[in-house]
Amino acid sequence: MLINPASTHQDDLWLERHIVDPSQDNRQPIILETKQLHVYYGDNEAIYEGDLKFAEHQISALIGPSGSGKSTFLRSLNRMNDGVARVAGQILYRGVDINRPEIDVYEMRRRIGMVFQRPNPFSKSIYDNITFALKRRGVTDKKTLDEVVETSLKQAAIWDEVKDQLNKSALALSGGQQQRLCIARAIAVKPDILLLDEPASALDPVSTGKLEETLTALKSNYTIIIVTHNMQQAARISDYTAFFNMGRALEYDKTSQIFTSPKVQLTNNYVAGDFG
Ligand SMILES: Nc1ncnc2c1ncn2[C@@H]1O[C@H](COP(=O)(O)OP(=O)(O)OP(=O)(O)O)[C@@H](O)[C@H]1O
Repeated sequence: MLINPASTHQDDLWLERHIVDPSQDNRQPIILETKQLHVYYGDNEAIYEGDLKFAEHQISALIGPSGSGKSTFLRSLNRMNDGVARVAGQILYRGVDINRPEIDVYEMRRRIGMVFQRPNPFSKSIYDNITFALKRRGVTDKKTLDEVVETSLKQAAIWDEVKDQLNKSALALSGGQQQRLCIARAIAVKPDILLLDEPASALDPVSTGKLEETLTALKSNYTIIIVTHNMQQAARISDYTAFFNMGRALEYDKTSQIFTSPKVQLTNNYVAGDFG
């Protein structure tokens, strides 16, 4: 039998769910949607009620206790779990199921990029980190590459710190700079959506602040979905928040609503710090 540490032994708590459609609230079109999503690691069903819709140019935070399925959900959104987990149901990016056999996974990941928990720059120069994917796609024109480097680093709010040392190894940057470089690398290929899995968890408060400013500024060009353990961070930067518990998205609403008057009791318990 499953024991839910979050429950207060009231069975009806298990049934409560409140999921909004953000396109109704803000009139932005839906860019990504999960339908009847189930994700399995072998026999372990890590996600079994995870249907959410994400509107364009919004930041959505995924919160919930450890093991609730946030990373699994996020990683499914650009097939980072291929070969690790089995996915059933649909993940619709602009209406197209990304798990269809004919999908070019490389191209899909160009449009739905991911930034990981720990900064993972290549052991190359700052310049080469940004241009790596473009060069692989056959872009060789130096002027074009220079422009992409400058634009991406500016958008990721790290240009001023590195513009005079683009040939320096990316590994010589601080952790916070490396993470913003990884964001620059992700946006250099012009994605639509950025997925971030606890991108600030390895950063100090100053770097975290800079990263949050960067994400907030990026919202005008990108749709952002971020897993975070830090509820203040979710409250500061996101427009919508989804609360996950034991493989289910239990509540999804405007962030202001989730943190002031959630409709689901377990969400309330979690944001009040009663468990997690
Ligand atoms: N690679 C894997 N292989 C097998 N099981 C996994 C794997 N990754 C996650 N799981 C399981 O899937 C469930 C959800 O884990 P997941 O990492 O998605 O949760 P989470 O909410 O992101 O947790 P955390 O906040 O601790 O990162 C857990 O039961 C976990 O043990």
